[in-house]
Amino acid sequence: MATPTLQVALDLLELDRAVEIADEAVRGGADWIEAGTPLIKSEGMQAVRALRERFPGHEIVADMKIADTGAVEVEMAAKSGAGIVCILADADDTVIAEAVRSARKYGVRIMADLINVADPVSRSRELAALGVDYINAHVGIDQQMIGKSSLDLLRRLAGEVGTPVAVAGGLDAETASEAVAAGASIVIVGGNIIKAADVTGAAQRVRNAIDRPEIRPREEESRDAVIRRLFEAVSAPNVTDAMHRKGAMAGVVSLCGRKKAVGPAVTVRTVAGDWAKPVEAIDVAGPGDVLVISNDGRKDVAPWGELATHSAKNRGVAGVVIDGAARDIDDIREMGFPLFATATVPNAGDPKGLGEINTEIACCGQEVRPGDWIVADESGVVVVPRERAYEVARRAMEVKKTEERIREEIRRGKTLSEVSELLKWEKRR
Ligand SMILES: O=C([C@H](O)CO)[C@H](O)[C@H](O)COP(=O)(O)O
Repeated sequence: MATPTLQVALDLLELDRAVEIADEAVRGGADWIEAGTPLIKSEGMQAVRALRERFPGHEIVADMKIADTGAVEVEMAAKSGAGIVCILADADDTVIAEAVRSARKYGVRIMADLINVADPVSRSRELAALGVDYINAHVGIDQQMIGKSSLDLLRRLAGEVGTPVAVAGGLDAETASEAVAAGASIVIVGGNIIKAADVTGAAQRVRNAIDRPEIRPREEESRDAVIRRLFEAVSAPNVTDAMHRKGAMAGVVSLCGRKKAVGPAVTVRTVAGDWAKPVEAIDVAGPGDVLVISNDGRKDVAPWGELATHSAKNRGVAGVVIDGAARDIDDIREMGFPLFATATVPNAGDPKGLGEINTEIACCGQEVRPGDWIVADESGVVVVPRERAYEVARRAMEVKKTEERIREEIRRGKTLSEVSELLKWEKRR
């Protein structure tokens, strides 16, 4: 079998950065360079021209995701220097046929992108009959965030399709090995190369994995375990960024320094500092849960203190968040327990049993339901609706990765404004 091709997907908005990153990826062993769809939308065909000029010895792929006017769009990309042009596999046959005719005329090849195709095997056969040169088993970035896998799609095509198959969608060095073993001729990697601080190193790791595939048995991980692992690896700001700046509680701060709390919420509503329900909730909570207590924001009376913390710690509770005050902060800090509150006060309420456990509550401006995920660190507390927890955790990890490359570019001397091209992207009115 011929050595599989490594294609780096430049899914960026800024052409200068894309060229710099492509340069580093090529040094790491990337063969083909893809002007990604976001880059083409941001910079137009100039992106393809610039890559053609900078990398005369490399194949340039234009990820146009063509949906209509197949001939014209292929012509544009071909005349700008692309050798391969990507079309949506779901486009009408008339579009595919026109794209293929145009490709033959201009001496380029067509790659059909299976993103969102209902029956990928039959469609791949039809595409082959229409003259498409490559099939791309692609799971898009938004689809990846809800757990769809490009390897699963690739495996469905194995042995069914005669056309060379590419694979794209969230691949890294480990999954690139599996992709080659599953029959991919072209391995397309975006985020896991272009977002790395060391792009060359990241490309090299994928290159090695492709050239010497090594399959390690993977341990099955439950969804909740993935959510916890990802939330523990990111920050509360990464999480709000992933939620379009939503979910942050207002006015609540960490009282125990750099302690982080991650876990599903056990909610408590109490009244006037009554500490019965908060303390009973410790027995309701399982290890790894976070107690979220609403005391209606009252700062004059505390429903939580050192003895409750001691008990919660024994039970393995991951942290406590209070819309209101806590006390015994010096002792709690010494215990190293993650406690977040809006105030401190020495005064406790009486245990009368007012309030409820595990009902929907309002806490520091956010609605919290039992089982919603809490991510709390020194920046504050974020609540993630339970049905979106997996997706938000995946997106938060992407936010973190994107920042790694930006941080590296600032370290090399660019300003943040330059890296993000702030002036260009100011909202026009
Ligand atoms: O085609 C892509 C996506 O639709 C954005 O345009 C990506 O290039 C492709 O998914 C590869 O990128 P990663 O999934 O980040 O590896």
